Amino acid sequence: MSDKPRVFVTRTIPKAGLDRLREVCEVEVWPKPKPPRRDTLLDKARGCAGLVTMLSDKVDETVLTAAGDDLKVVANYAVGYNNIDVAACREHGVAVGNTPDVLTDATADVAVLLMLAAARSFTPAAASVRDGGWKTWAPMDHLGMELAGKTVGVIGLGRIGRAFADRCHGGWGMKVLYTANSPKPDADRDLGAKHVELPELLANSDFISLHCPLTEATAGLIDANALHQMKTTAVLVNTARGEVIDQDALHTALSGGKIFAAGLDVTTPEPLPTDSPLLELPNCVVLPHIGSATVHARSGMALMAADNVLAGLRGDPLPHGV
Ligand SMILES: NC(=O)c1ccc[n+]([C@@H]2O[C@H](COP(=O)([O-])OP(=O)(O)OC[C@H]3O[C@@H](n4cnc5c(N)ncnc54)[C@H](O)[C@@H]3O)[C@@H](O)[C@H]2O)c1
Ligand SMILES: O=C(O)[C@H](O)CO
Repeated sequence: MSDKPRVFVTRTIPKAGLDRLREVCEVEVWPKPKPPRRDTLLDKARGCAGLVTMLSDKVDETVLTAAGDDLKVVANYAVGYNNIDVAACREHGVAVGNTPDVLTDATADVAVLLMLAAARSFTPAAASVRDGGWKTWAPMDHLGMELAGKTVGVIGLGRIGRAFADRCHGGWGMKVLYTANSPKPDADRDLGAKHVELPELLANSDFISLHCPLTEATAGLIDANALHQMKTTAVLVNTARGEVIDQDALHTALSGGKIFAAGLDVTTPEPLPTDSPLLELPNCVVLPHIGSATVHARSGMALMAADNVLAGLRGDPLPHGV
């Protein structure tokens, strides 16, 4: 048996990251398209020095206990780390890493994609071409919302929120309102952005995009009350985490015309069941969590996760630690 440290990677990730790990570690990669089941994860974690986990893997006290004392580092293959009990990791002396920055542009692009798709009724319009619903150029069909000069509200003006705001301001001259844990003077200076309280953002934004992490404070942040405060012409975009929105309340708002449309890259659960009532709505665009799904971003994430593991095994501070 090899005396190299063992690392379990819970899905196939780009080769560059795996190659980097294999120089130093004995690496086992879960080969299937679906995540390992919970009992499999517990089994595979046993005796590992490092884990590379996905957002679909819950890393908690049970996993840490199953892994045992050899475990030094958990490298999440994502920037969001709400799937990891960081406090429990700290108690076990396990370092936690994530993959910031490299996926910022890719994810901000998907937020723009969803904003446009939802605003311009992309889903029913494109479907009508395929299903024969398109009979002639129609003066009153598929009327949407324009972006130029409108107000966009960014909930969570961090790395991705800022990149999204840059696109909105630079591309369409949109006015930017935002909420964040603290004001961002550079955004105020460069974009004329305004730090506001949530009710002001909800009431005054034509487009609202979610870029906050999933935490106790943000779970269910966009509930019936928040949706009620939005303009009836508002377009809501979520590339953060599904749990930030109360999906039943969103369905009620979309089907009752309380807001104009929504574009979701993230849902609860994932995958969204194909019989979800949200998928019956013409004014709801849903993507399968593809924010970071570019070759560049995913390769960079793989290298960052590998670097996090290798640093953790050496006992060094992680280059991308949380
Ligand atoms: N759809 C995807 O594929 C995809 C890809 C990458 C990231 N994400 C999600 O996007 C999130 C943001 O990523 P990031 O790199 O920009 O993170 P970040 O830490 O740079 O930014 C998050 C921002 O949210 C703010 N925030 C925290 N709590 C808040 C609250 N209660 N109200 C308002 N703002 C709050 C923080 O102050 C921070 O500015 C991740 O946590 C992840 O969940 C999704
Ligand atoms: O948090 C993240 O990084 C995304 O959800 C997946 O890339």
